[in-house]
Amino acid sequence: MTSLLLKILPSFPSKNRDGGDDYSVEYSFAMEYSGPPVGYDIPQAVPIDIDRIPTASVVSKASMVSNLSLPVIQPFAKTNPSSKKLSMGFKLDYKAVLPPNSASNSSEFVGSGTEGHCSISCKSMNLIDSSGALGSMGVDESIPKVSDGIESSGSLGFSDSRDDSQELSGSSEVEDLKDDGNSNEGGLRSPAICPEISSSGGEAFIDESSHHVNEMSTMTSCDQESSDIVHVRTYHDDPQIFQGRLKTKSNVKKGLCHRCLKRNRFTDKVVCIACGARYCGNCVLRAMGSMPEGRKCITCIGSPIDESRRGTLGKCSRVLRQLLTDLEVKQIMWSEISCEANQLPSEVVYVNGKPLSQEELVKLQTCPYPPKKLKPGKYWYDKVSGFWGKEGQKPCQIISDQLEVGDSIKRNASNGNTNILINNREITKAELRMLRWAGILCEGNLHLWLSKDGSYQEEGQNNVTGRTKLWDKTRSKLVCALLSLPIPPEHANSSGKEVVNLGNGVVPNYLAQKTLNKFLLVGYDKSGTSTIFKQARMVYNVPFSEDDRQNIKLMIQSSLYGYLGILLEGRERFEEECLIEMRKKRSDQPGPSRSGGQIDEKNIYSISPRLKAFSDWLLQVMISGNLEVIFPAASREYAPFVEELWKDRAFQATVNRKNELRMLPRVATYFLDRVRSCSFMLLNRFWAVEISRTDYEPSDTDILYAEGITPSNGLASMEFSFPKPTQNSFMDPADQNDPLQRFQLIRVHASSLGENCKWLEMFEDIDLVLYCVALTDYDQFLDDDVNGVSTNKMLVSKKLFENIVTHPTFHQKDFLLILNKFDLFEEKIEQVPLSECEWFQDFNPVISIHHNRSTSNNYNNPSLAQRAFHYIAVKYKRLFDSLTGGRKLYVSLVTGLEPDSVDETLRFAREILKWDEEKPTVAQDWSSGSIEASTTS
Ligand SMILES: Nc1nc2c(ncn2[C@@H]2O[C@H](COP(=O)(O)OP(=O)(O)OP(=O)(O)O)[C@@H](O)[C@H]2O)c(=O)[nH]1
Ligand SMILES: [Mg+2]
Repeated sequence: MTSLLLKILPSFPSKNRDGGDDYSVEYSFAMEYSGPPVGYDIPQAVPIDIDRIPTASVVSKASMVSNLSLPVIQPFAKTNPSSKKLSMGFKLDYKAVLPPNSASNSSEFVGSGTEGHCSISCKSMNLIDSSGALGSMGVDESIPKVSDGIESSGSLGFSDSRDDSQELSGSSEVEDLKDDGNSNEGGLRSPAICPEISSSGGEAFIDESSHHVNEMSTMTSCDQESSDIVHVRTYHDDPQIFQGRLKTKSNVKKGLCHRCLKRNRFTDKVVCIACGARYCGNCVLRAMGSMPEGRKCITCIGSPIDESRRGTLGKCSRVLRQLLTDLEVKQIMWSEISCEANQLPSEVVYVNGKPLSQEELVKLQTCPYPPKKLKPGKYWYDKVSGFWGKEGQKPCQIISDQLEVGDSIKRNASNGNTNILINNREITKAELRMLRWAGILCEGNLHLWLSKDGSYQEEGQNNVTGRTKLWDKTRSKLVCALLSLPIPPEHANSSGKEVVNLGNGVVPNYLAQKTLNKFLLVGYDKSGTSTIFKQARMVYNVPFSEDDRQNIKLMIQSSLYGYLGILLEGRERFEEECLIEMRKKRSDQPGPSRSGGQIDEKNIYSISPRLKAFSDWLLQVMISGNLEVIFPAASREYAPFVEELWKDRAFQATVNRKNELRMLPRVATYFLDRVRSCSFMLLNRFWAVEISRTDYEPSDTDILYAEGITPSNGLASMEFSFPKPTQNSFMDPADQNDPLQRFQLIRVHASSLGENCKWLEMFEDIDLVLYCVALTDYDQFLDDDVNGVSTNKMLVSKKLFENIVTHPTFHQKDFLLILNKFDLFEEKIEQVPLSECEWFQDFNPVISIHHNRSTSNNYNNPSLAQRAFHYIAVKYKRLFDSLTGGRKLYVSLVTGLEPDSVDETLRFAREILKWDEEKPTVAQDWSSGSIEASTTS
């Protein structure tokens, strides 16, 4: 029977490498079923009407990928002039090596194209480029695209041009090929629905594509296991629900590779951007070939992408990076972005209520600042200011202005209800807030004309309102970042620039257009948020702008006078104490007491009248709260006093006792100590004097130690990405994933959150909240002068944490608890028991040794500080669990002054986001035992 059938078959595949016949290939033949009705669907093959066959989009020329062992496949379709029937097939130039588990694992065959109407089921063939060189899955541009049903474990579909009805009967695997008579509405017949024969055991997957085809204009179906895919492209009136997608049928279970059907939930898969089929690392190259249109199954080439996956275009998955070279990955990603088949159809993009023409879409996409991640949908565009947004929503970007696209803007475009108009559009509440914060008076029915450069003018008035343009105000930019409002691209400072130059090559812009993940960093007073923020800027090379440096310099200068003030106040106290001591001594001495005597009243802490006058004045300024107003402007003027003070014996004696001055922040030591070392180096030029000079340039470390970031100390924001690890450095698996992913770190001071943290509502699109706690707060108390009570700062911080966690805006948001100042905590815990804070009464380090041994970094001997940290972390976790109804709190141990520590924490934050995306398959339980995984101790 076999030999008989082989004779009928075209001379197709049956030669092995040695030129001998190869009988190891299995064939399946189809014949028309004419038996009694059966209770299951019979697979059907539909003849093709060649005139109506759907054609493939032109495949990108950039699809050549070197060094891939992939088949060269030339699908073709010809018409037989006499019958007008389609002949389809492939010019195959490949060797097929059967895998070890197939019937004959050593056989190969070399095939060439053929025409015929038969179904050949070749189980699990590995297709290898016969020349061993470049494999291109390029589709001949001149040839209509058909379902190029070839894949390693699939069936090859051919149509016999001579006799369409020829019936060849094969084994039980043979499927019936016949016209299903159920072609789509336009009379179009679907080409070659290739019946699937399951490689796992002969169970036939039957294409039910016709059930899906309602509004279909194009339908193709495909081969092998991908015959479970039906291409359905639908156009609805409403582009929001436009779908150009291939639906995968549900007969491949979630989590399984669509080719080998094996499950490995922890192995990344490559997803077809058209049909959503997922392939494991072993199968992806076979299933996707050389990817001339990016990550698409071979059978999906030419098909439109699934619009819901448009955001992933150009974002390479880890699996591919492991399989291919950098260059290959880049080329594939480039093809994915640039090939015609993957482009957005213009008619599904509406601007101001009007669908775009192809010309308009091109205009929009090629302007200097195009909309990012454009998807099918309805948008509004204010061409005067360049504001761009989704219909009914606040603006999300400022694109190039004056583009002639779509209709003119409507008043209700963004669904605003503020009565305030900008360029004829009623603005949203967020925008109104931004205008107010920027100092623009918004009252009544204000109608502003806002131009691209940020200059604005009230309607009906000739003069441009306000000399400062909106975008020149640092404040507006910050507020925009906070409110998730856009700023013009050319106004983005260094921190807002897109990174397009990475490593040795220039990465195309499309790769740089990543979604921005937002971290909100917040904490109670002095918890270290600004230190962590500044540290992050330095670690991720986000330079401080000139403005930032100037502001920080001024802050350092005024802080310096603040430290001097605290020292001078201490000096007074010491002098007083000394005096009392002296008097006491004198009174204890026998003999007549001497009255008055100025000279006797002097002691080691006494200063000259001139310095005393300066000291009195400075303390007065501090008490009145005007320090920041007077300094640093006056710092140069008072520099001589600083110098004189520094040389003064009494003052130095005070400095020696600085540890007794509770008010003096520890960081003051940094600046004061530098005074000493520099005074030595600079031959009597005191550092404090240096700092007060106008030409003082703060170093990065000065900036880190400076208190605060901005003069108002309210809000700061930066964008960054994690640097690509150097070749020699340890490769964090997460880095391979998406080195260009952009992040935004927003730091907000607790005092700026307003009553009941009401301003938190501005942070609705935050992805992760980083809540910062100073571990050292456990023995610190906050005196309430009014009620006369003092509250432990750790408890105040805990209360703020509770308020933020339970705030409706943060419902369901992930939290990362940053337990900061571990360096200081290590010192303190040896001196002061943790039970100083009533919340930590039950800390019993002796009992917890055993428990900690199993989880601590320092396995054998966790330090007291580590145990205490673990204990506090668990306390917070339980609290979070009870506040959120069982959700997990992530915890990280940090020393904000150490770059590695901050880096590690932010990478951990990135991991959390990643787990979040992959839920629920990964990290089912982040138990408290895992806390240590995030520690830096
Ligand atoms: N030793 C040490 N000091 C730190 C650490 N983190 C912050 N500090 C210091 O703690 C003080 C407060 O830190 P900030 O970063 O200003 O805290 P903040 O959260 O901005 O607090 P506010 O100023 O109230 O906004 C500063 O003097 C920092 O230098 C740390 O990990 N170790
Ligand atoms: Mg601060």
